[in-house]
Amino acid sequence: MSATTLDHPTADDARERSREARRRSLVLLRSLLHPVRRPVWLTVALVVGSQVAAVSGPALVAYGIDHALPALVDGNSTPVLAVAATYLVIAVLGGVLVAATVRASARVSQAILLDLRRRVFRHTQRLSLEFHERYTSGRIISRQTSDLDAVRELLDGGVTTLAAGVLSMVLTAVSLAILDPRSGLVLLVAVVPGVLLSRWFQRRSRAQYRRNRTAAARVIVRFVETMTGIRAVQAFRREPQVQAAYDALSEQYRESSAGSIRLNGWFDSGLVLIGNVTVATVLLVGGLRALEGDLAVGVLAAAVLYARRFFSPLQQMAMFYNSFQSATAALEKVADLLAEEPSVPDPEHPVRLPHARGDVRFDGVTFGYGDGPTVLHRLDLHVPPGQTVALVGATGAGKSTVAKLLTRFYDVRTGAVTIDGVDVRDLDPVDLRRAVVMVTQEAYLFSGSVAANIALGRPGATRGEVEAAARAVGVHDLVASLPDGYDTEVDKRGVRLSAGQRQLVSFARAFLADPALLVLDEATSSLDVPGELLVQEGLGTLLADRTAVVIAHRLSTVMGADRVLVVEGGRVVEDGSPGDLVAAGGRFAALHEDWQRSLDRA
Ligand SMILES: Nc1ncnc2c1ncn2[C@@H]1O[C@H](COP(=O)(O)OP(=O)(O)OP(=O)(O)O)[C@@H](O)[C@H]1O
Repeated sequence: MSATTLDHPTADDARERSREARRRSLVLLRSLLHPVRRPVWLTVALVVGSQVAAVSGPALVAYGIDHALPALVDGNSTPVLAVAATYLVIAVLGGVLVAATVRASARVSQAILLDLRRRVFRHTQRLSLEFHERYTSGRIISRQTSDLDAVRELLDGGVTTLAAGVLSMVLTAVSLAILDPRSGLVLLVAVVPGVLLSRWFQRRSRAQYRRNRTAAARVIVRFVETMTGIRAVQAFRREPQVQAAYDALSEQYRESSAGSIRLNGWFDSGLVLIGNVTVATVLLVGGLRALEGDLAVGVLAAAVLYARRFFSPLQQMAMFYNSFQSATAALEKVADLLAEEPSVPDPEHPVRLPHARGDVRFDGVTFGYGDGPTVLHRLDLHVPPGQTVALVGATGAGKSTVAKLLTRFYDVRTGAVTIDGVDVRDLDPVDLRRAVVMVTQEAYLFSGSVAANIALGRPGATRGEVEAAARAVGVHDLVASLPDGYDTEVDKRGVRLSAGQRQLVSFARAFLADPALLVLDEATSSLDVPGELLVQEGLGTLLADRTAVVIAHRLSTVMGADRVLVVEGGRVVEDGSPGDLVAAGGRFAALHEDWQRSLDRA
């Protein structure tokens, strides 16, 4: 995919969609908060407690100056000691409450993140193949990494900082208004430019952050795409172009990040200015009144302290406002992913089929990918149990599509695919997976031992069963010759098996699974002759005694099949035993002749 398919609303209904996205992310947030609601309330209580403790400091100072100090001058030291002791206790209590807040909020945030991370994985894994072919791996990686990171950043202190900041401002303003309403009035006036500046920053920051995130996502997507397609990049010597494109995207990202740093700089300077002017005004107005004996000095000192306190959280809040922005955007994207429904839904009333025989039918099947053109046109097909059918035909004819419908990676548009008379859409998913096994061309091996890879076919299989399966398809000697035999690791750090060897391991896996219907996409890669023979023999064992549909790429496989279907433009144009079709002199006969000739030449 190209970077232009990033999640941008571009249509007219963008506003409606963003409202919907916000609603979805709120629902998600609620469902994430629900299990941790008690620690959340505890955190709220702790934040309130610590802010009340903090705001009582200046009031104590006022009392100390105006009442305790005069008393001390008069020889009574008790009030001074009492004020000092109270100040100390409140300061210690405030510190303890802050520490407890950090602990409680960390517990909440970690629990939420764990929940979210698991949900994203579980859900992405559950989504149908259709989704995975549409949603690029780069985007999924972004959801699972940078988006979850953005949410983490906010949860790890961001939320409490925002809440504590708002609370601190409210409590400070209220305390000042109670202590000295006129100074409170000065603060109220100062709030106006503060609000204007914040609104300006909010608007600019939102747009800026969106640019930042898009730029960051483009860099990640380009990186993942390049590395995923590194073979093609190197084979076609595309490195300079790819590097140039990546450099340009990185430069855009740098520029956009610099933009947000500049914006923050303006905002911070503006805030400091407003804060200082406010303190100066409170001091000036209060000082004049104090001179006239209209205001106690202690109250003036407290008013100045409150005025200083008032604007100080704004700076930090602005910093977290940015992560708040990115976290809400990230949460919307994650919620969007979690709202994706599998296009191949599990049946509501699953039909059990524990012992399938492998009787397969396509009844008037019409199919196309998504809203795309029709790929299969009213296909009717009956494969009786035990038959081996070879699908042949030109590239793009629809052979893999037939295979994907059999395994129910996709659902038909009209008609039905049935196994033993049961529509695959109604079949219990567990029974379907047991009854139908697909062996793909690439023969994917997971990191782990050879034995574990074969045992995937039947979880819980004993080592003896794994070995028996390996022997059956003729891969035992090969596995036994590996450094650690069946325990040899086959991931990137372990032994690298060749394509043919991987194919054989995947045959053993399928043999162990022992499905009623085997769907096999035969590897196109040509193997050396001994390897070829081994694979042919393995294949023979694997196909025996079960229904098999093979997308055949080798003449030997086709000629060994019970029946050949020639697919062309999504239709079966020839159907018969290989011998009959050769004799009939149609398309298959021509194909057979070409094949034979290329083999003779080899
Ligand atoms: N995921 C997909 N999304 C959209 N169209 C697809 C998708 N996969 C295949 N098609 C289209 O469906 C048609 C049939 O493709 P299919 O893969 O079934 O052909 P095939 O006969 O298996 O070809 P090959 O031998 O090259 O594997 C082609 O026109 C192809 O472009």
